[in-house]
Amino acid sequence: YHMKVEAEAVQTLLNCRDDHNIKDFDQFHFSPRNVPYRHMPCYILKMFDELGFIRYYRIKRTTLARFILFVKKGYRDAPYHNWIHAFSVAHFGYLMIKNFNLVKDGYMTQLHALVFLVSCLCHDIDHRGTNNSFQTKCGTVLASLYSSEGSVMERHHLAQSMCILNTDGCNIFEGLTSEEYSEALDILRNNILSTDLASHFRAAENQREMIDQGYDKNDPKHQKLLHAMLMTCCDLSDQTKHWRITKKTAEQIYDEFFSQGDLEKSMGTAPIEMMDRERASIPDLQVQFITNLVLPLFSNLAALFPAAQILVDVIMKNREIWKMAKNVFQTYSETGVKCMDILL
Ligand SMILES: Cc1nc2ccc(C(=O)N[C@]34C[C@H]5C[C@H](C[C@H](C5)C3)C4)cc2n2c(-c3ccccc3Cl)nnc12
Ligand SMILES: [Mg+2]
Ligand SMILES: [Zn+2]
Repeated sequence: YHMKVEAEAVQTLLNCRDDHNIKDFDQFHFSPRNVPYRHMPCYILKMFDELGFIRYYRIKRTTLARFILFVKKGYRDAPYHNWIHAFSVAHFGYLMIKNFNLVKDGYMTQLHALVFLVSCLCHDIDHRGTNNSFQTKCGTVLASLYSSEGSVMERHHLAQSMCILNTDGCNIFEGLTSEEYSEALDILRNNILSTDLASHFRAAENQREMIDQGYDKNDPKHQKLLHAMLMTCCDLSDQTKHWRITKKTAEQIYDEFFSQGDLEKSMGTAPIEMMDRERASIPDLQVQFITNLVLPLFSNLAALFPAAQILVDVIMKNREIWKMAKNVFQTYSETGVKCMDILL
């Protein structure tokens, strides 16, 4: 099916100015989820502009506007894996490029940074609110296409992104030379595939070693590991925000997980505990997730970029609140009240 984006929507986006003078937009404590939904495409345009990508790669503004609207349209209305998630992931990518001076300090070329921002925006396109193991278990169409290589959903997000780039008037990379173009697609592929958490677990050890050895800006292996690490940081960036955001994100994620669990039960298969609303304890699961994944990841980031230490501090504080919530949940769950509303 062919998604249509009305010409007037493109025009409206082009006419938008950032007169929605949101302050602290370029600070780590800023929460992109507080940007009004209807202003999000405009802020994406602003980020591309501010990072100099439009000038540097002679991107036509109409092409970028149409591309942004096609990507937005490519997201479904899932509880968590929707356009707002894509916007918040892209915003964190923008924050890192800007606040860690990734290009100025030689961690990335301008091209890598452009593709990094595009990867963030596109990394979950057409997500259905179910994960890779669900695709394989239920033999979905996507599984038949990609399960032999693994990272089923991520390969689909990549394919959808390529499809949009190949749509008339949407190819924001058309101004690149042919070698820049093939490098861009190669980085887009690695970046989107690296958002599969299962592959992050495998790479995490190498990322730690890379940082202990000292990051080598000219080592292609180091560059690839860094891109993968930064992509996962963006994907999990809600964990670096105020507790209200972290709590709301957990509600949305477990809304998706539990719906998948219900679906698996109705199909006669038993869901894993994290997806079973009868068995899952969200505070316990979140303390584990933060301890085993989020904290090691952002500690690695802070080892490379000391400015990220404030993010580690916020993550630790949020974990303390989940630990307190564990006790609150325990007391209430005896009385049968088992919902997130108890949490402050
Ligand atoms: C707050 C929070 N909690 C999360 C708790 C759990 C998992 C999760 O997929 N766990 C795993 C645990 C093992 C090894 C692999 C494959 C499967 C088996 C399932 C991962 C993700 C969570 N997550 C994400 C997120 C990031 C990337 C993709 C999808 C999502 Cl949902 N973003 N934020 C959160
Ligand atoms: Mg994903
Ligand atoms: Zn994501």
